[in-house]
Amino acid sequence: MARTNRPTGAALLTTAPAIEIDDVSKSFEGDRVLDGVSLTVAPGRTLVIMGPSGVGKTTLTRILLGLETPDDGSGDVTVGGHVVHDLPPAQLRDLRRGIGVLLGGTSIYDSSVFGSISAWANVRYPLESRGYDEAVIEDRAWRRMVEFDLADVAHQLPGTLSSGTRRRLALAKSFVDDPHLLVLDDPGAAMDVTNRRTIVESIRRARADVDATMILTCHDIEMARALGDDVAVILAGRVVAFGPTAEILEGVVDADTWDERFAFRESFAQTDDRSRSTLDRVETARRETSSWQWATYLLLALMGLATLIALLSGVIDNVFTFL
Ligand SMILES: Nc1ncnc2c1ncn2[C@@H]1O[C@H](COP(=O)(O)OP(=O)(O)OP(=O)(O)O)[C@@H](O)[C@H]1O
Repeated sequence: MARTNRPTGAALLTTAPAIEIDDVSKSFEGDRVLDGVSLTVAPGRTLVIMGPSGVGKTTLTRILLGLETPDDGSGDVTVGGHVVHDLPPAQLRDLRRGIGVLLGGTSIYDSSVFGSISAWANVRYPLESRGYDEAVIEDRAWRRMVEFDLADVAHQLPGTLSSGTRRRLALAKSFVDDPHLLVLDDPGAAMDVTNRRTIVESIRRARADVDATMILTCHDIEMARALGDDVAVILAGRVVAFGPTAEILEGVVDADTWDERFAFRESFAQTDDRSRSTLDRVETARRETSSWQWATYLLLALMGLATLIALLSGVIDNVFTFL
């Protein structure tokens, strides 16, 4: 959808941008949290970043937003051709205007949830602060209120809402200015299954009418499948799997199958590149073994079927002979 009637600030993002994260490392007080992370997202696609708590997912999203800088001498993060940490402050602000953000369960920048004003006033706020016409504010803000199921609580203060509804309020604000990049950090955090499903549905609805690239972190396999075009798995600060969602999450349905598929990679992720190529060989062998197993099962099933048909035709012949 084309951006219209934007009254303030230069729009650095005028369409869904490509994202390139190239060999990015980040350390805090000598501890390396991200270790040579490289990922790419094509314009308009959704990348879901998964991994257990503390592996650096939030840190990566904060680098993407220019809230943290990569370590000296490590790589770059590029959004729509702009190297984020090289942008002067005014341009970084312009870039952020085109980004819808949910960090740590609430939005930041000019779209954070304010406790002292109603849900409706909260959703209107980013548009008001940017000086849009009243008709545009009403139209866009109400559309997001409906998409995120907030119409019934429009006049309530955020503090009186359930945590699931507050999360949807924060998300509605992230989407309200039709962003070209969405960075949503763990939108399902601390939510039960029902709330997570409602959140997924709302994001899907809102996502359908923005021309945006989306990066989303989560722990939830169902959410990743529902929203992700691609999935990256981070363990110990390294990307250990990256590709189309169906391929990366093939056969993963719960914590056990997750562990079976990815947990063994953690020890490799903590070691060197030689081990990582071993890791890839192990994974390829695992897949090939799995294909051979299926081929063997199919052959046995066909042989069983052929034997059954032979037996049955023998029985039928005997019946005809008897008659
Ligand atoms: N500003 C900071 N100063 C020091 N350590 C930090 C800082 N920010 C993050 N860390 C550390 O970096 C590590 C990765 O944190 P991060 O929040 O990126 O993980 P995560 O994968 O997003 O976890 P979760 O899934 O629980 O949100 C943690 O050990 C955290 O304590």
